[in-house]
Amino acid sequence: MEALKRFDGAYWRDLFDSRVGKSTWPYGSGVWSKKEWVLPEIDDDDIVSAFEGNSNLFWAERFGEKFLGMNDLWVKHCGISHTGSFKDLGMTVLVSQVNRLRKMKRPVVGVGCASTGDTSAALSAYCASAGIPSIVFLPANKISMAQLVQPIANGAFVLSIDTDFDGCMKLIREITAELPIYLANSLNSLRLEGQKTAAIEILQQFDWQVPDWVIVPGGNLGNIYAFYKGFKMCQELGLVDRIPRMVCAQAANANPLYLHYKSGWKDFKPMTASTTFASAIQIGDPVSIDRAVYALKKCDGIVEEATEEELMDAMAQADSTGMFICPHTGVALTALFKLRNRGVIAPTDRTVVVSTAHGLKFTQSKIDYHSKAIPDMACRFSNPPVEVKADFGAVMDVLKSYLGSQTLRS
Ligand SMILES: Cc1ncc(COP(=O)(O)O)c(C=O)c1O
Ligand SMILES: N[C@@H](CCOP(=O)(O)O)C(=O)O
Repeated sequence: MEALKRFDGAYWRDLFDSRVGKSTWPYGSGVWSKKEWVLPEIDDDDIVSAFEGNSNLFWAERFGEKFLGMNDLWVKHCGISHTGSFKDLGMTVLVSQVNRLRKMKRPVVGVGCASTGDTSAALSAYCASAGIPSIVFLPANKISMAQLVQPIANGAFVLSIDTDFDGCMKLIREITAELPIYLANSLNSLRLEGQKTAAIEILQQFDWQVPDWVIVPGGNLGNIYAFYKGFKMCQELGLVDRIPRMVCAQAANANPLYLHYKSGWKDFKPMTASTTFASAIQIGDPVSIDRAVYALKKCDGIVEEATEEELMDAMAQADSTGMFICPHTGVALTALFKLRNRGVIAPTDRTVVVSTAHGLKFTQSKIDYHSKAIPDMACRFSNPPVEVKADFGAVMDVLKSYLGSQTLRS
């Protein structure tokens, strides 16, 4: 920070703005366009990048108006990315550093992670791109098909282990302590250095205006800290004069941080997380708990939770306004609903919901919802297809009935 402080906020704003939309290596990446703040000493030739970042900050105009009475609601689509989640932002940094270490003949034989599906996808893609072996520990039958096929297709060594994510995490920590395998989970601060650029990007996309609220779904809890760090650096280096309040949103079935918050931050208790449609955050013993608590205390943050029905309804509502979000983003939107209903977030507050993965990774949950195949869930916003005979009259009948109901609605 001392070195960075030799330049003022205007210098950094101008520098970062000058790199947007350019393809000059490596600055075409949203992460590496902030290289001086991320990993300054790395040689550009060692960087492994897919020009990640620069993700869409989407004005959720219709969703905000229709469901929340809000006029300044935004969704930061971090999942519209190379491997379909925000993990690309951190993985480009970590794999670049490993690439550098290997060129320096350091004994790194491969890179490994435990994963609920997104870290493994990002790790395997970036390693494959650099020709580095990757090893992924996945909890058997607990991640989506799309996520499972990603490391398989990218040539990772995939271990499907009969445990949950926390079990995989414990194993990979033990294994990497014994073997020359570099640990790629967010315990490693290189990951967070990349992920923090999403926060800087939000400020940049608002022309360096600070939103009032930023809502982030939390599991292993590296990302909430990374966002805090990105915002805090911008404040300390004079790019902005304050930081937003942050909300960390958890699934009620995997809510150790929420319970800790509710207890007034008194003694944290890890838990065994239950199955949730937000499967990538089915985590009961988050590795970055201390960092997350620190970040939330510093920004006057809040922790919320979402039941399965709440998160699935929120996802369907968002999709009905033109998005195609993942269940984790449904968790974040549920937090927003709750805070709006309680009057904590005001209708005109500028609010950003961080969407963490692409909805196409989680189509089975959407299929289950829209076909009302989920036990004990009303699936209030389901929109099942209408089955109709290949017959002109039959098609006309269903269309007339549909169009009639639309006219009545408008
Ligand atoms: C799609 C998705 N959303 C949210 C999260 C939570 O991020 P973090 O583990 O950094 O809290 C994860 C991973 O844990 C994820 O894969
Ligand atoms: N959701 C994550 C869980 C691991 O998180 P990490 O950020 O510590 O790697 C995943 O996709 O694996």
